[in-house]
Amino acid sequence: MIVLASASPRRRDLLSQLVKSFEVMPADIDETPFELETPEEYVLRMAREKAEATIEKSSLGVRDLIIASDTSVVIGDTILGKPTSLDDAKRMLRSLSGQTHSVMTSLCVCNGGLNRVATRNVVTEVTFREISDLEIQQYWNTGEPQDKAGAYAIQGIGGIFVQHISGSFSAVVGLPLFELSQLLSEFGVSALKENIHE
Ligand SMILES: Cc1cn([C@H]2C[C@H](O)[C@@H](COP(=O)(O)OP(=O)(O)OP(=O)(O)O)O2)c(=O)[nH]c1=O
Repeated sequence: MIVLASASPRRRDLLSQLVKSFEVMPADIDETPFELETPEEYVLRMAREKAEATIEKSSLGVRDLIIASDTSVVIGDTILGKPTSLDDAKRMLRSLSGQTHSVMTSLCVCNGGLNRVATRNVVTEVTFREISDLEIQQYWNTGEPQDKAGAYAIQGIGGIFVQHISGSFSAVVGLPLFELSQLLSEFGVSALKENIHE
């Protein structure tokens, strides 16, 4: 069985582009960064902990394949998770306005015995145009920023702020398709074979 250890509807949609049949089993973990952790260490730890929590909660075994991921927006040395309030979103979007930031999306693919674990961190550079405070308020009112890292969604209305992207669009949305297909093939799963029309 292939298991997606995620509550994200974006990740479910993206994974369904690669594999036909999988179960969704969200993991509930503490997402607080450690004090001296780099953003890369943080996103890789998050993906691994989501995979481990799901294995434990659902008693998955060596024959199961687990996929977990984490997306964080990084500006300078600051990790931006999901905004908890309008003020939080304002702080985030003001810091991204007119600047280039990194979106880090980590992947952890492993079996339920954790004797085979493969991880990847995919970094995408995103440049925003300048955004006014009025636009931030209006954007918040659309309801889109609330459950998104960095308080925006490139695949939604937030796309109007994105002047340039260098890297992986699917990684910014939540699951890097190129890198995930590479990891899956290491575990014997071929996205093309999975999708042969019968
Ligand atoms: C930057 C950006 C993030 N996001 C989303 C992807 C992730 O769902 C979310 C980041 O939060 P995550 O903590 O990575 O994921 P999640 O809590 O939604 O799901 P789970 O931990 O159960 O896997 O932000 C977009 O949809 N579009 C974007 O442009």
